[in-house]
Amino acid sequence: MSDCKLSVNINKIATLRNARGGDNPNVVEAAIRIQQFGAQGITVHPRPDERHIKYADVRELRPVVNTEFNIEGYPNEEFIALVLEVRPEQVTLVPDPPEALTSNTGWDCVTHQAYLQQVIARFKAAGIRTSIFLNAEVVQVYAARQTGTDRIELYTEPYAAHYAEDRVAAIAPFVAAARAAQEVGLALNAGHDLSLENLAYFAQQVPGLKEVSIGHALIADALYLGLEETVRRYRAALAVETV
Ligand SMILES: CC(=O)[C@@H](O)[C@H](O)COP(=O)(O)O
Ligand SMILES: NCC(=O)COP(=O)(O)O
Repeated sequence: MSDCKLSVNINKIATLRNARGGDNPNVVEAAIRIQQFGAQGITVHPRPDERHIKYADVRELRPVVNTEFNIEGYPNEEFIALVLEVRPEQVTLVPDPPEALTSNTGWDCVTHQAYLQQVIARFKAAGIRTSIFLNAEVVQVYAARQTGTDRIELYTEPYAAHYAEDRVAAIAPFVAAARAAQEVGLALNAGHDLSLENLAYFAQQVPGLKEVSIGHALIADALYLGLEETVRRYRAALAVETV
């Protein structure tokens, strides 16, 4: 049975709140309820323009996230200072340029190895678990190992995009990357565009999956199903026998 944890990304709750400039819906209340409904973590991705999660939200969320707090983002000095102040259980480094609409690729850990090594060392010295957002490429898994990171998070958009047409082909690079991660002792997360349609197969096929972070599809599903039923269904999708 997969023991993969569900971390709910609440960026889109903040997107809705920001549409009117007030505090409805309240992201702290949402995080409390999402955890009560069974989520095993809360993920946020503060972006430099604070288009959804604001730096102040991250500070306010810390005391109420009693599962696992995962902060994702590009590690500029402002982001690094925020993470070191808030001290989440996990920080996930993402190579987004500031103007990116959403995350659209993983790190090139060969080119950026020295930079990642020194950033990761700062977080690990503070006792914060690190993860690196990575394309499902075996060569990148081996390079990620050299950075000193604890985990990698596989960028699952290509899997999600090709799931409907050929899920066997879509999952193959993820299985290969997961096996490489096991071989070199890296723990494995995954995320981006995972959904109720494609999640169970991913959890079933990918060995050693520790955590998925899911936001966009999950919050969209909650519009129809409600947050409680939605979290229940995502947890159920993860409760599959692994191959
Ligand atoms: C790293 C990752 O895949 C997610 O954090 C994703 O980028 C969500 O960010 P947005 O909600 O800004 O699209
Ligand atoms: N790390 C991925 C994440 O947090 C959520 O991505 P998405 O489900 O919003 O695409």
